[in-house]
Amino acid sequence: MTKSLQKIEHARLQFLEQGNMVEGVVNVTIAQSWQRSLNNGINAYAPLSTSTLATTELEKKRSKNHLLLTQATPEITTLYEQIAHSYSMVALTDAEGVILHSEGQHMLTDLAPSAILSPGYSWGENERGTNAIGTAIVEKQAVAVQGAEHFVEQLHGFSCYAVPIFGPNQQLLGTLNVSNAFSAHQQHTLALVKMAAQQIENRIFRACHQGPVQLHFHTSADFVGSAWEGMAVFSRQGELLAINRNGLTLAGLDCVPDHFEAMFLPSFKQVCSQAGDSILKLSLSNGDTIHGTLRIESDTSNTSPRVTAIRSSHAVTSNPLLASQSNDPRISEILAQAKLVMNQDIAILIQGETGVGKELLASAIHHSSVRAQGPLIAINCAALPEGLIEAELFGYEEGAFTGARQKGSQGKIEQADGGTLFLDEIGDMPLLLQARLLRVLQERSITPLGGSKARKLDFAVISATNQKLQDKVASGAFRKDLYYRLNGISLTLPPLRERQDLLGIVHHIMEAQGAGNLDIHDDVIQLFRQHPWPGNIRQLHNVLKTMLALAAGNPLRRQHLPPGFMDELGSYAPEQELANTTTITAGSIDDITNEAVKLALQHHEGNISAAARELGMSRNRLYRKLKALGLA
Ligand SMILES: Nc1ncnc2c1ncn2[C@@H]1O[C@H](COP(=O)(O)OP(=O)(O)OP(=O)(O)O)[C@@H](O)[C@H]1O
Repeated sequence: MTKSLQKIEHARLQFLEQGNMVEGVVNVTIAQSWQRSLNNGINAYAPLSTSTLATTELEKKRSKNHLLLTQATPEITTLYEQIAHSYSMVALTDAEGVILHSEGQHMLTDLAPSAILSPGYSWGENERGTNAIGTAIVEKQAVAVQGAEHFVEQLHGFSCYAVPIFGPNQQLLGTLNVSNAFSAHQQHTLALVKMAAQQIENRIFRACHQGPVQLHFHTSADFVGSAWEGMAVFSRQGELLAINRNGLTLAGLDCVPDHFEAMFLPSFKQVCSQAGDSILKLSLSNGDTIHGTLRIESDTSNTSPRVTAIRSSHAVTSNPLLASQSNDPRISEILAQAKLVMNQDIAILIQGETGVGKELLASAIHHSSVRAQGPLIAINCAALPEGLIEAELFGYEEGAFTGARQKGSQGKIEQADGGTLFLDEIGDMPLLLQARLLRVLQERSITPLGGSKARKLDFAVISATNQKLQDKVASGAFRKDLYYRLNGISLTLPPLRERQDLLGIVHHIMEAQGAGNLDIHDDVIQLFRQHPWPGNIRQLHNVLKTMLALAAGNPLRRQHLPPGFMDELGSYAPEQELANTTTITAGSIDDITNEAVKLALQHHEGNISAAARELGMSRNRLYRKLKALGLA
């Protein structure tokens, strides 16, 4: 034991046994925390409890903190690579000190029970005494707690470093923590954790605050663009929409001003005229100089859509599908792939059963791509009015038809210029039109009906289907060349019964229905987990909506489930079989769906609309299903 460690150990014993603090051995933060721990009645010698939150509670917390989790995950991976040695772990906690996500905890299990290092364990100072996470939360600042500085003796083998993470409105969101074996601690760890926490804060700020005028600044020109820069977002009139914590400190502000001119001396108009990538000098009202870059997005409100290089990550994080990315590994993988290809001019084909969220994924991809400012034009290839399909898709020139709209009309494909063309239910695209569509996709230009001149277009293509396109290609119902053109990458969304983030989805839907705080009884969740969900998330939406109406503001219980739900469950979803979803084969899923269709029809005495509603299918799709079953 080094001399200073012995001193700390001695000071701690003296504090615990005699109640006096030896001066100059531990810093004020630790000394005050020891006092609080004592006042809170923490037993310094008893082993820590190993109980963690129940899985459902942890899932609830993770969904509640989805913005923090999504923005922190890449930084945690980088941080872990930076500090990786045999005895370290990284943990992200919420504002109460509960671990939401951790990496590397298995490295420390010879020092402590694995439960206390795992997601769901709470490190609140009032429960565990002085520790980096809990104390950083109380102090709202970075804290290092090494060896015997921990109040509880069991933790003396650790050195821990925690940094609080604040949200876009300066509210505490959680902490980022690194724990090492005390024998392996390194000088620079706290600096690395601070840097990663800052990067997370910046990501969250950017995700929440998109604005037409963005200022990045620092007192030193070298730090503009670094993790430590100030960021401020203004309206086109110069009103301050948001500013990050660094920005407030760098500009020497105690409170958030409401206008650019309350922060800086030059007029807003003057500074806007110099916007661009070069570094500007701005004078603060106290005479100090600030260096910064000002970017202004083009005003798209009255002009035709354009392609912009500014990423709208707000759409990513506020989108329920993307929000659930870290709770289901298959979804995370799909999103990671989508992010890699979305700005590369690669056509994306989204596959999956009805109601799994294909359209939502397409919209999320568009809104987080460089074309986010451009239009997202969706074409439902199964519902195009026959006879008008060509005109609808490709447009027509003035005089192309007699009657109708004499002036000509822009087709849907042309409307997607500068944005994304989303071809929904592409499997239903009539064969005759497939060749024409292929030409447009190859040439990225269009000649409207009755026109002679081709117009150049620039758009991304996403298509979606719940049919097996390859089978359609094999049977000649879908062109092979078009299939390959659309399938730059194929993303297959899993059905709801196979998703591990069911609870997170339930939570999002409840929130969207304004019932985020309402409890759901565990046996309902249990039944949800066992249900085959032939209509997937759309069906879950409908079931929850019905339950909310029946429960009239009370917690959701089994008796609020719609009758069809139990029928489906009872007839083909025995608990044992469905508990292990991996045993469901593609064939049996079809059987399940067919059974569900028959039951729903019986239940509603042949009323197609009511059956479709219960199944969470469109009427069109139900008709098709009935046809396939020989029932229509
Ligand atoms: N992760 C999610 N969280 C909450 N709601 C979701 C999620 N994913 C999808 N939804 C909702 O489920 C419903 C069905 O989604 P969507 O229309 O995207 O499915 P789809 O796969 O395109 O269906 P179809 O093949 O029938 O057109 C929508 O109301 C959508 O908002």
